[in-house]
This record gives sequence, C-alpha cells and structure tokens, in this order.
Amino acid sequence: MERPGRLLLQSELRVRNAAYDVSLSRSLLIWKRRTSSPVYHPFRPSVCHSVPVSEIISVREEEEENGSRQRDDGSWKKIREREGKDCRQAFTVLYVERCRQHRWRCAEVTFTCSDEAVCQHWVSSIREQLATSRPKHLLVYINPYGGKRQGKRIYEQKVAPLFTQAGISTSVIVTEYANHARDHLKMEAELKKFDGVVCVGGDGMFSEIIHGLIWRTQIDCGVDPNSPEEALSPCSLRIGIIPAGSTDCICFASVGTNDPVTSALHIIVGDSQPLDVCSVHHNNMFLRYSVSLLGYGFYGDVLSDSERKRWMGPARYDFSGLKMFLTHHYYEGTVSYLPAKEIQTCINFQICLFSFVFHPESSGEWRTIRGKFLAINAASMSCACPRSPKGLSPAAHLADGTTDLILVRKCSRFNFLRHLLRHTSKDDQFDLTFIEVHRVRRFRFMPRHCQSDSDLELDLHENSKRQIFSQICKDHPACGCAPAYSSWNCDGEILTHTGIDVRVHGQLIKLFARGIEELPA
Ligand SMILES: CCCCCCCCCCCCC/C=C/[C@@H](O)[C@H](COP(=O)(O)O)NC(=O)CCCCCCCCCCCCCCC
Ligand SMILES: Nc1ncnc2c1ncn2[C@@H]1O[C@H](COP(=O)(O)OP(=O)(O)O)[C@@H](O)[C@H]1O
Ligand SMILES: [Ca+2]
Repeated sequence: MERPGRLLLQSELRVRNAAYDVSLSRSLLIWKRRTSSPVYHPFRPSVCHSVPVSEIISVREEEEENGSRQRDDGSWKKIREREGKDCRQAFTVLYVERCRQHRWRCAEVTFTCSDEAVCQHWVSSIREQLATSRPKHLLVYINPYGGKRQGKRIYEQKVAPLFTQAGISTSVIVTEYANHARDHLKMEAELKKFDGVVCVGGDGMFSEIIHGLIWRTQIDCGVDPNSPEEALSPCSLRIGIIPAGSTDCICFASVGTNDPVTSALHIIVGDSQPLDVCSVHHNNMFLRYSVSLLGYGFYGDVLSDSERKRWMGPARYDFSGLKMFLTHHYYEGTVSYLPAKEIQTCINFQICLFSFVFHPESSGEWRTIRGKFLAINAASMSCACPRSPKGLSPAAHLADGTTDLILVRKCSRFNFLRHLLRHTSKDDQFDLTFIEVHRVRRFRFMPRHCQSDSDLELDLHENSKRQIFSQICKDHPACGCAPAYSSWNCDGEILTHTGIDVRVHGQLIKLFARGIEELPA
C-alpha cells in the first residue's frame, strides 16, 4: 500500500452504521473499521480500505434520515427542521474500482457524521485535493456513423452522466460529414475555452481530431506544418477517446481496454499519456499523420477491400482479411531506415520483453533493404485491439520517439498464417525466418516501379516481361500474378501515394490515459 504521508484530516465517521477511522492525506483516503474487541476475527470482511486521491471521481453531500439517504437539494433540510427528526449529515465519495482486464468502474462509499460542520469540512477538503490537472471544460466530437453506429447512444447513456457527476461542462458536436471535426478544430473551435478534446468514435475519427489539433497548434506557434524537416510543436490540449469504432486500437493500446466507462473515468481523473506521432510525406509534400499502424501490402489491401463493405460493420475487416490472405499478393520495393540507437539495456525484462531504452535523438547510419514483401508495417504503438490483445508489436512504446518497422518477406501461405495466428496467442510472431523487426526513428519506402533510373535499368528486362504479363493478368485475373502496387493503411485511412518518407515526432500529443498498467500477479 502507498504510504499515506502527512494527514490533512482525521475523524471517526460511520459507514453503514459501523464506526470507522477515516483519514485524508494528499495522496490517500483511508477508512479503517474500529474494532470494539481486540479479539481476532478470522471471518470479518475487509476492514481497511484505501483509495488514491487521484482516483476519486467526485464527492457529493447527502443527508441521512433514519438510515434512508436523500440527495441534498435543500427541500429535505426544511422538512427536517420543521419536524425535528433525528438527522445526521453524510457525504458520498465516488472512486475508481478496478475490474478484470484493465476495466474501471465507479464505486461509492457514504460516510455519516454527527456534526454538520465536520461533514462540510470533509467535503471541501477532498474537493480541494481534486483540483489539480483535472479537466473542467471539454470539447466533445461524436462520429454517429463509426463502428456499429452507437457513438451518440454510448456518449449520452454511459459518458455524459459521469461527466455531469464530476462537474465537467461540455460542448458537444455530433459530426455531420467526414472531416467535420478536423475542419472545426483547424478553423473554428475556441480552444482557449477548453481543457481537452474528447473523440467519440474509432481510429479514423481520432485521426481527424489529431490532424485538426496538430495543424492548429503549428499555425498558432508559427511552425510550417507541411515541412518534413521542421520540429513540430507539441499540442497542449489532451485528447480523450471514447471507443465507438471498429478497431479502436489507439484506445485499447493506451488504456488497456475498449470500454467507454473506463475511458470516461481516465478523462475525469485527468490522466496524461504522451504519444508519438509519425508524419508521412511524399516528395516533400505532407500527406498525413499516423499514431498506430502504417501498413503497406496486407493491411493496406485489407483496408482498401473493406471500405467497399462498410455496411458489414466491424466484421468487414475479418472478411477482407480472409480474402487478402487467400489472394496472397507480394510487393517489391526498397525500405530504408534510420535505426534508433540503444543506450541502455532495459532493466525490467517483464515490462519490456525484448526492448531497450532508446535515445530518440541518437542516430546510426541509414540502412537499406530491397526485397519482396507480403507486408511492411510500422507500428508506433503496440496496436493491441480485441482482435489481437497483445498487438502487432507487443513491445512497442507509446512515447519513446520510435516506431517498430516490421518486414514480412514473401513466404508461403502456410507460413504467413503461422505469423498471423501468433498475433492471437502467446507465441512470438517475430520469431520466424521471414520476419525482420527494426526499431527506427525515420524510414522511407519506394515501390520497385518508382525506383531511380539505375535501379530501373537493372530491372528493365524483367520489367518489360512484367508489363506484358500485367496486361494479360487484367484480362485473366485467375492467373494470380501480383499487382505492382499496394496502398498504405495509415491509421485506417488509405494514402494516395505509395512512395513515402516517415518521421517520428516524439510525444507530439497527449491522451487522457496512463498506458497499460501492470496487473498484480
Ligand atoms: C487468423 C487470425 C489472424 C489475426 C491477426 C490479427 C492481427 C490484427 C492486428 C490489428 C492491427 C490493427 C491496427 C489498427 C488499425 C486501425 O487504425 C484501422 C482503422 O480502425 P477503425 O476502423 O476503428 O477506424 N483498422 C484496420 O486497419 C483494421 C485492420 C484489421 C486487420 C484484420 C486482419 C484479419 C486477418 C484475418 C486473416 C484470416 C486468415 C484465416 C485463415 C483461416
Ligand atoms: N458524420 C459523419 N458522416 C460520415 N463520415 C464521418 C462522419 N464523421 C466522421 N466520419 C468519418 O468516418 C470514418 C470512420 O470513422 P471511425 O469513427 O473511425 O469508425 P470506424 O472505426 O468504424 O472506421 C472516419 O474516416 C471519419 O472521418
Ligand atoms: Ca513509439
């Protein structure tokens, strides 16, 4: 248990008619049952409770009348005074309770005191301790069409009541078209009025929010958002994600679950988790930002194919995933990357599996790999999601200024299936001869048909053969000859260019989250 530190308040209060010693410090609220006899009671239920002050959701005053509680709206006070009943003051503390799989729920405990002044002192003391780093005014964007189209209902039924309880005021915008939220943040939103932005939707909706917020921040700070070499200014507003999409991997990988109530509670207690953002350029022209997966080949093809099946809801990804697995296309190209240099081996192996602590500014030399790939994936975070609870790159860090470049070389369908299946089990999906993983700060990709003249000359002979074949293949799709290009899946959006230059901007944004907590053994 955490050490309580200097006590701010200590009283004897009652909980469900039993006497408790209750104490408040800057870090903990503790209530300990008073035992009338010193005799040991082996069957007595837990007698000492403690809650970190940082995990108290709110406090409200109650009035207790002969055991039956009433909310303090004034009306009861008058009746009580008139009738002179035996009344005591009470207050209720709402706090975070941990459930299975990183889920949080709201629990409550009501303390009764004999003295009204004592009660008020407790309420105001707890409220004073809650003041720091918690948001008071939030700007909420809801995508009503994400995932199973439940965004609006999820927000209204599960999230809004908690915000009200915690005294948070909100401005809610239900989007009317794609990029509505992005453009509102870019041009209209009065950001000074808010302590954070809430995104109700999936990864695509989150992507809209960060594009709006990052662009706006650069303009406000006088930074050119289009330049690939410029150091971008970090965004000061934190972003909360209420999961209501199809994959929800950004929420899952930063909170540990895709549960709207858990997310709402992380927002209320004011958690803060920095996040790396990749900028993607093509020939010095800005294309997009990415925080989760940038995937060429398999994941690009799955996304392109699934967009036409949006009516299927989240199941479209499984359908297209199976289809693209069977299609088994591979793509040729050159990947170059700047490795992140390790400076210190990770001490705690249990947290970081194979990982090291990397110095984000250090650099090695650019390295180049040419080959035939089923997939080229850059995971800037683990990309854990319900489909793959450990994610595409289980040891990726949320905010270390690096991305994990995963190269899946051309291999048999059987081997690719082994790789895919390992995403869902404890087996290491990288421990296969056709997989390579590099932790990088920057990388480039060039599909074979865009390579330089000298490269092209080398390939000329093969190329002309290929062009003839690709014509034949259009007419005879059954021949199985692979197309030359895939597309990039950039956090669930399709990129219009295949040759890209990617750079990681360490800790460019912040989430209302705390990363995935280690579960007690
Ligand atoms: C055989 C089982 C294989 C399971 C392999 C699962 C790997 C899943 C890794 C998922 C990484 C997700 C990264 C996040 C991407 C999102 O940004 C993005 C957008 O999300 P949004 O719609 O919420 O806005 N989502 C996606 O691009 C979805 C990717 C989903 C890929 C699913 C692939 C399923 C593969 C099925 C292969 C089946 C072979 C079966 C043979 C018998
Ligand atoms: N009101 C709207 N109408 C149509 N599309 C929208 C609207 N609001 C947002 N979008 C777009 O919907 C897409 C998918 O949203 P998202 O919330 O990520 O759901 P999903 O996880 O199902 O893909 C995003 O690209 C986003 O830009
Ligand atoms: Ca990272």
